[in-house]
Amino acid sequence: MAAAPHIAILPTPGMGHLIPLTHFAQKLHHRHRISTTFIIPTNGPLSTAQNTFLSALPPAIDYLPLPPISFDDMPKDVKIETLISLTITRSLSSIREAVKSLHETKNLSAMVFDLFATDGFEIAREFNIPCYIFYPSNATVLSLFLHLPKLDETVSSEYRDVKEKLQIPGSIPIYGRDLLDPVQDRNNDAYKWVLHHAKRYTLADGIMVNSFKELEPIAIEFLEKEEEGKPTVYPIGPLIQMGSSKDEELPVSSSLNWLKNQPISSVLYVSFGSGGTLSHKQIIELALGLEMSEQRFLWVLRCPNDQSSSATYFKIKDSSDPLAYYLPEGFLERTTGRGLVVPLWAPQAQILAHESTGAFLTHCGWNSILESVVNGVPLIAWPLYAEQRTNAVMLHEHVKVALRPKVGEDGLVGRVEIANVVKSLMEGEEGKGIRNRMRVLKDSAAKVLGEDGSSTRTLDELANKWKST
Ligand SMILES: O=c1ccn([C@@H]2O[C@H](COP(=O)(O)OP(=O)(O)O[C@H]3O[C@H](CO)[C@@H](O)[C@H](O)[C@H]3O)[C@@H](O)[C@H]2O)c(=O)[nH]1
Repeated sequence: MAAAPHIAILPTPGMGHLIPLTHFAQKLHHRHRISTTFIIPTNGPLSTAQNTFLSALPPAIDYLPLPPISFDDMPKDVKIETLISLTITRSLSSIREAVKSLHETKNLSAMVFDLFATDGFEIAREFNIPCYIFYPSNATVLSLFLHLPKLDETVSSEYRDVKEKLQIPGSIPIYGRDLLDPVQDRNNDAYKWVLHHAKRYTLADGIMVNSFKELEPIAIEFLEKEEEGKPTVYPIGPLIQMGSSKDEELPVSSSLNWLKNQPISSVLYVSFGSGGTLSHKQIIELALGLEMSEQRFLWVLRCPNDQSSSATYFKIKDSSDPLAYYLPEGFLERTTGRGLVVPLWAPQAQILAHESTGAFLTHCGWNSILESVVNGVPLIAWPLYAEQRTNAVMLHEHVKVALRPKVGEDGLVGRVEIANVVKSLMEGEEGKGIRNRMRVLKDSAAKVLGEDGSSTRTLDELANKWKST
């Protein structure tokens, strides 16, 4: 009997990329008995969140942390896309060793690469293993990404200085200033890295994208059209976090305990993903805005980071308790019973699935958006970095499932604006329309994930290809 197929996945260390890749691996195993080894490049020991998450995976999904590489030579203001890309290039020899030994023992049917891990392609090619990219963001941003080499040739200024909206095939019309963060400064290394990867996307045998047609009809239609030089795109979303048997053991379940005593759809969940942080002034405005809104809230709070909102993306190990230091005086006492602030991390997938959760104030990370869509939870869009501004424009102006608070002249979202937007979503007419549109999307998501749904069929097609190699 032929051995069960095995694939290798090369993620980059941040949770926002690791989490959807593990859902992908779980689904492949669940439906097709395809097993997986994650080869994980690192820049230090795995964080508690990474360890907890990875050790909860079933035995068919193995993981192999590689020897850490160093970033000691990096300047303080280095951008995350540069670090992610360097994690791969600096680990190439250990990646090669791992692939070689896995291929000898398991005969790899395919290798799946993180969106910024294309420098590993040559290793897969050396062993004749097909290369796929897992694109953890959406089809609109993937279209922008695929178009970047052309944009780079045709636009000479910074994209943010172009007066008109850019018309990019497959994308919504978009101002340059709303494109992803690393393309905002063409002289920065992060831009060079993103362009480098975008050019290499044509080398892949296929790209899986975590989205579905009903959410992004124009982008998916464009990506599915066959065109020379465009790899086959497989829309397999929404792939989202599934609860694990170990979830209950997590020390953060206090938030779920609190949630179960709140009225149905009454709580605004506030979280900025696995690494997003706010400035201290912004934390104060947000706290006072939540208080003024008089709504219930559950807020995952991190220490302020006034340098860069992406700086904690790699590590969320911060051990100090932010509550005591950074909230306005008396805030916790005044909001007792109506609000709960939890430090650092909360079981988001379960919170969004909980009947007491009525809305989500989010940084617009794509996993967070999909988790909201699957549960029909309406949004307040508060983008911070990466491609989150593009996502916010799409959700607010096109899909119309999010409100978006305005940033004031001082660069802060003020307390009154926050209170108004929160009230409007939780209680107002505008909120009702948004809630209804989210419900429609929730139903579409359930359909594409059903036995005969488009995402299920696309995943089957891919798996059957790998089973036959
Ligand atoms: O307290 C927390 C915070 C986060 N999460 C989970 O962590 C993931 C966070 O993912 P996401 O919402 O996508 O945010 P980031 O971690 O910021 O993701 C990075 O990767 C995404 C996918 O490419 C991009 O869309 C984002 O912009 C980029 O910052 C989600 O599954 C959350 O459920 C928790 O479980 N608990």
